Amino acid sequence: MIETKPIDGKAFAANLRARIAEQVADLVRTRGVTPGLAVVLVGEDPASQVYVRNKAAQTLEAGMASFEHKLPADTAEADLLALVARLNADPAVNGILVQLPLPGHIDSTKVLAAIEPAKDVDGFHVVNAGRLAVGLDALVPCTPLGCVMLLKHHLGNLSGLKAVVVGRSNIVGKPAAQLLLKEDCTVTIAHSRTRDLPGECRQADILVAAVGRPEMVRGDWIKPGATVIDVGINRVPKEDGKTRLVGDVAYGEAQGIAGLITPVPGGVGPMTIACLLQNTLTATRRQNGL
Ligand SMILES: Nc1nc2c(c(=O)[nH]1)N[C@@H](CN(C=O)c1ccc(C(=O)N[C@@H](CCC(=O)O)C(=O)O)cc1)CN2
Repeated sequence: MIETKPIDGKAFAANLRARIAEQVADLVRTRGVTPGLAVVLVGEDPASQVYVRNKAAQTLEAGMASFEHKLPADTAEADLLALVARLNADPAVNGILVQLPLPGHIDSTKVLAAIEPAKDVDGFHVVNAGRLAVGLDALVPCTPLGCVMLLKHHLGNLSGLKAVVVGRSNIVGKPAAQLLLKEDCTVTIAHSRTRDLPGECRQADILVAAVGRPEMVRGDWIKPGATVIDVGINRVPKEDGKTRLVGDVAYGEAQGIAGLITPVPGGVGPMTIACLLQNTLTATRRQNGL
């Protein structure tokens, strides 16, 4: 029987934030530059409100300036685009993030395309996606960046490993695959139309689940000893009427099969905000020619 070890993303993220705070302090002391992050929230989605609050708090804790813009749910697309244009032009703002999802009447593709690529700390702009795809320096989406940091920390060299990414979103699946390819993994992107999805997953030394479907990946889809990165954050109802968080992987079934696995909560999730701070620091340095 394999002993399955949990990957503690919460502890890793706390350590990363502490290292970022030291680098921010150094930037302030030696260059007089304080990184600034603007976060824009449209509407009152409860989970988004929590994420935005945590982003602002952790930005300040890292010694950066935080600019929060909370707009009503009925904000016109043109007004959001005008705010993005103001933030693009503001020298105190080094990073801009528009919290997703946006209300249905706003075209998120248009909004993300309006963000200055050098300030696109989410890494969602086509310029950054394209730069990542052709192997140039890019601002990289935070969640997949966090996944690959955890993998490198626990496995060391990823070269030659077979990675299967389940999910093809622009936010997680596609950039995760690009980052794993950059580490010389042999990468498969699988999705809802993949024939024999369990069979594809069973080939993986590294299995990244990013489908947004509670516990879709079953224990018998996992190759014995594989490393499983669970990106899913799904709220499912409990019997008492409250909800609990589960990932895209049936965590209990993975015990005794996976070698390493990220739990939900406490795995990949906390890495998202830590990597946002990392990207804000990177963007600030580049904007100052450092
Ligand atoms: N513009 C963006 N929007 C969204 C992103 C993003 O990267 N950029 N990602 C997600 C939400 N997200 C950050 O925005 C995020 C999700 C989860 C966590 C996290 O720490 N999760 C905890 C559990 C927290 C809980 O109880 O809900 C964990 O997994 O341990 C942080 C940030 C969608 N939108």
